[in-house]
Formats: sequence, C-alpha cells, structure tokens
Amino acid sequence: MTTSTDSRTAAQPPSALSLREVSASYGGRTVLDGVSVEIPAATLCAVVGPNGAGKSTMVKAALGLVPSVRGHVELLGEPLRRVRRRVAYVPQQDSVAQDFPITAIQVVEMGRYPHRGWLRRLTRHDDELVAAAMDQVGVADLAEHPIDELSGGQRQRVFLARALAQGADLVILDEPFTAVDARTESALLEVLTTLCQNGRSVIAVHHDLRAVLDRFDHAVLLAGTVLAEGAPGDVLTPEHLERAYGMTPLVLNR
Ligand SMILES: Nc1ncnc2c1ncn2[C@@H]1O[C@H](COP(=O)(O)OP(=O)(O)OP(=O)(O)O)[C@@H](O)[C@H]1O
Repeated sequence: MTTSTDSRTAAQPPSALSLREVSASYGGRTVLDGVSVEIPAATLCAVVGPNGAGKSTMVKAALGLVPSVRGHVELLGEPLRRVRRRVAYVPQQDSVAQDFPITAIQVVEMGRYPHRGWLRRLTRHDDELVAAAMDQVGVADLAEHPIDELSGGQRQRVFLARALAQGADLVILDEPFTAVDARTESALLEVLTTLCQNGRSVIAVHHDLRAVLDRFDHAVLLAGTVLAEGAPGDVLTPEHLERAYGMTPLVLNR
C-alpha cells in the first residue's frame, strides 16, 4: 500500500479523517473489511474505486450512518460526537428526497441550523453566509425556486452551497459532480480547492480518475479494503487500477 510520506507533528492540524481497522456490514454481509486510512487535513481528497467498492459505505461509516461498524473512527482528530457541527455531508443525489416542498434558499439555510437550532431564527450574519455560499456556486438566481423543479446539476450545486454555508472544517461529498457539466465541475473543484487552501478539508467520492490525478491532493483507492492511499499519482498506477478495476482506464493511458 502506498501511504502519504509527510510526517505530521503535534503543531500540524490533525487528520481530516482517520480510520483504523474499520469494518462495516449490512445484514451480516461485510462490505468494508479492515479499512485504515489517514487523510491529511487541509487537503482535497478523493475516494475512488469501482461500483460496489464500499466508497459510500466508508464515508457513511465515518459519519455514523451505517448501523453495523467496527473499528476506530476520528474526524478532525476527535470522535464524531464532538465534531458534528464542524462536519458537512453532501449525500449522493439519488439518496436525497427530490420532492421537498421547499425552495433552494431554504435548503441552503439548513446549513446554518447546526449553529442556531431548528427553532431559532437565523441572524443577519447567517443570511449573509447563505447568500455568499449560493453566490459562490452560482445558484443565487435560483434562490426562490422549489428544489424539486431544479435540474440535477443545479440541485447538486444547491446542496454544495448548504455545506459551504455551514462553514464546516470538513466537507464530505458523495459523488458531487454526477449531474454537472465539465465546466461546472471545474468551477466547483475550484471552490473546493480554495476551501482547502484556507485550511478546510474536503473528501469527495469521485469516479473521474483524470480529475483526481489533475486536481486532487490525496486519494484513497478502495475495493472492499484499501488498495492504496497517498498522492494521486502514486495511487492511480496501472498496477493498482488493474487490481481495483480489472483494467487500466483508457483515460489514464495517455
Ligand atoms: N443500505 C444497504 N443495505 C444493504 N446493502 C447495501 C446498502 N448500501 C450498500 N450496500 C451494499 O454494499 C456494497 C457497497 O456499496 P457502496 O454504496 O458503499 O459502494 P460504492 O463504492 O459507493 O458504489 P457506487 O460506486 O456504485 O456508488 C454494495 O454491494 C451494496 O450493494
């Protein structure tokens, strides 16, 4: 397994996500087996691997969303219960109810609820953060549109805006670019890269290996267990990809 070579000291921020010997199962079927990763803070990290590799399960297990999990999980150097507010999660689009009777801005405002509670009114500061987040991902003009009337790509941007409005130190996204065009993907990656440059951490399940090589700082290659972790160039080698996918994707052969 390739691992990140930087030796972290006490003065450096903790890992964004640390999993030690994490296993997860559904109804007795193990889909993650002894997964250990150490994703550095302030990096843009991709979780890659073939369909069914356990990528979504890995991020959900880290977030306490899988009932049957064994092993040790830390986010931002702490157990989940101590950092919930500092972690934002954007689930896979098909797992998000699309028929909410609410507008785009109301979805983004939910990003502020962990700070205010459901029953307390948002402050002017919250309103400013919501507006800034929508502006950042280019959905300001869709604020009053019902979420179920937006296109898939617009909806993905709204959910990303919700994560940005939360001001989270760690943003975990599950296939955030499935419905967006290449230009939008590039612009959103720019937003995520800037977050990391400002000390935030981003972990995204992603299938576009070319983009992972070109734009990400760190990668985890998963196939039920971790096949490789580290710099994308060290992880997405022909040997590792052959083991994970049974082939080397053409786009990386060039
Ligand atoms: N809620 C669930 N109940 C039972 N089995 C599940 C559940 N969620 C996922 N699985 C199974 O666990 C395995 C891993 O699924 P997971 O969604 O984590 O993979 P993935 O790598 O994210 O896949 P994809 O790239 O297709 O999104 C699959 O075999 C899947 O069928």
